[in-house]
Amino acid sequence: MEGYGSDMVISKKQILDWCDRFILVVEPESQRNYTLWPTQPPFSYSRDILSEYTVRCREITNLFLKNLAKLLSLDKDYFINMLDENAITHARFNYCPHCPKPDQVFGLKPHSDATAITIVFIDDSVSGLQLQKNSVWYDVPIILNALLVNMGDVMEIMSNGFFKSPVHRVVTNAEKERLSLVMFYAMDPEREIEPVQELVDEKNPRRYRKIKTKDYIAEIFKTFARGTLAIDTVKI
Ligand SMILES: O=C(O)CCC(=O)C(=O)O
Ligand SMILES: [Fe+2]
Repeated sequence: MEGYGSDMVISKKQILDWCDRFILVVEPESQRNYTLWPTQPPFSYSRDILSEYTVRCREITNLFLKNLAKLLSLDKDYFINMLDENAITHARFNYCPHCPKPDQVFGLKPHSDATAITIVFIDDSVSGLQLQKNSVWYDVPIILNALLVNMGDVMEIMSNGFFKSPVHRVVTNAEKERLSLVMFYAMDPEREIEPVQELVDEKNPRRYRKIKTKDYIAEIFKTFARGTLAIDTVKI
């Protein structure tokens, strides 16, 4: 799914998120649809900037994937190889206008990402992103020029629960609008997500069932709209 949009509607009862999105496939390069890439100001040189940003973020992702594999005593390229040449990276621009009723609607409902890794370039003037830990919500601080690297459900499943994919949300703001740019690193849609064999034994039984990436992504859209978590649908 690419282009401009907003929250997906699956029921009339749903409270829609207060957020517009613009989504582009940035990797693999062969799957870019340049007709959707803006050409007008303020995006007049957006192609070059977004292309360079994609290359730089890929370096960060690979660095993380390498070190996460090492932490699990796997071959250092284990996760890098999982995100092969058919792995899909989406760039998503989130725009939350200022909201007259911030206590009644989210910028983004609570969710965890269906990705292996997510890199968020957070608005440097408005907070709003919050992480949940032990049922308490914590503000993610604004750190100038910092990127937030988040682990997604794929990493939780493949590590058989060793890593956790944090539940997070974005709250709205009565006075200010907010922008973020999010890079979503997912696997080849045809590839299966499942706990790494080496991490499963009698002491650590398999905690998640196998699911195809494209089916998991379909699941995340459904559960997101319902306000539930996709990862709960694959827990054993
Ligand atoms: O806007 C943010 O800070 C986070 C966005 C996010 O969680 C998402 O797009 O999945
Ligand atoms: Fe997210």
